[in-house]
Amino acid sequence: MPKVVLVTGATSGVGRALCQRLLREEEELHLCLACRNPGRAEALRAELVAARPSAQVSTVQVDVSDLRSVLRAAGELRHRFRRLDYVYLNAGIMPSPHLDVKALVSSLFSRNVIHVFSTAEGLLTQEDRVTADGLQEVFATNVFGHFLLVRELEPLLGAGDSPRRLIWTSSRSARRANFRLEDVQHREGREPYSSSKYAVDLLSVALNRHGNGQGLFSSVVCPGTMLTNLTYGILPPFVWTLLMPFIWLMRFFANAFTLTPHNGAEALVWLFHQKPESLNPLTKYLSATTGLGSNYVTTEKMDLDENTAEQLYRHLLELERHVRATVRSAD
Ligand SMILES: NC(=O)C1=CN([C@@H]2O[C@H](COP(=O)(O)OP(=O)(O)OC[C@H]3O[C@@H](n4cnc5c(N)ncnc54)[C@H](OP(=O)(O)O)[C@@H]3O)[C@@H](O)[C@H]2O)C=CC1
Ligand SMILES: CC(C)=CCC[C@@H](C)[C@H]1CC[C@H]2C3=C(CC[C@]12C)[C@@]1(C)CCC(=O)[C@@H](C)[C@@H]1CC3
Repeated sequence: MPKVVLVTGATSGVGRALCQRLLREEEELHLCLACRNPGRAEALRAELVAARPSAQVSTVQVDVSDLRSVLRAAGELRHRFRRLDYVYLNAGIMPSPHLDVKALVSSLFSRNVIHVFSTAEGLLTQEDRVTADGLQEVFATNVFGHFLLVRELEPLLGAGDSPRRLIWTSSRSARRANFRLEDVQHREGREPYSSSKYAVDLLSVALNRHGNGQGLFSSVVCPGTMLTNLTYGILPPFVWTLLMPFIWLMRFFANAFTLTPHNGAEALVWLFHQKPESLNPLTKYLSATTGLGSNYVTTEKMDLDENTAEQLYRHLLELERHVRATVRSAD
């Protein structure tokens, strides 16, 4: 039986590289590309099948920031598949980023420079928006839409003969100080991206607590800093090109500059092969690249506690009840 792998945000960046690498490296696989843009999804499907004609690749349309779209897509997946072996919860946004150039320059002269360049701590703020469902867009996309998807896919992720896996694309920039249980959507702050990724880390811990007994295992990864549509929102491609000599030099000191989506996918591919029982639920798995361009996976203990993870989980369940009621009454 081929393993069934669902990937959100497969049309570009690390999601796309993950699909290419899995199909290149794995024999028996059914890959389902969960994408918001059907045209791009179909183009990617055609490209993947052209590269490997025996590959089984399908698509499903989903905008993870839109709750009705998530409910509809999950219904379609339940209809199509009897089980999902791996779900990569990868789609993510960082809208309207603002880089603090003064902080960037002063960080160059601080002892913290490697940490700052690996996490962007104190360098970036974003302008968030509100979705048609009334949620903060970064939270809706990076956290809640995926949470709802997992909840809706529970019948396909239940106990079976082999463990089921959730693999979240988090970030080294997830930071406790940017997250508050009183404001999980980060309505009030200017760092919704970091807050959303911290929420992802907490959620993964809670999902392990509730799912491991039924054979469901969750992990979080950071692909490292890559040049993708997400980072081209911070600095345009030509500026990145100008910065290249500096970045190549930085790579000898900071392993987080994976730069290409292929390199960034290292930890996502590595996790595919690991026995989930051997993984630590409190660890983040990081793609890393050496100065000479070799890829490897390293780890980081997450700065969180299980009590906060449980409280966030309960908060998300409550929000889920609320939005389901709203969707039902509007339909
Ligand atoms: N780039 C980096 O340096 C880092 C990225 N990450 C994380 O990696 C993940 C992938 O980002 P990356 O590859 O860099 O960025 P890209 O912008 O290249 O890819 C993002 C993907 O998510 C999809 N997407 C965005 N919003 C939605 C939505 N509402 N519904 C469905 N799909 C959506 C995009 O679809 P579409 O093609 O339609 O736009 C695209 O396929 C994100 O979670 C990001 O936070 C983590 C650390 C560093
Ligand atoms: C490299 C030089 C000389 C300049 C680039 C400065 C910034 C644009 C760059 C420094 C640290 C980077 C970074 C990210 C984006 C680009 C930077 C701010 C991320 C926030 C991208 C998304 C993530 O999830 C983080 C892990 C990255 C952390 C580092």
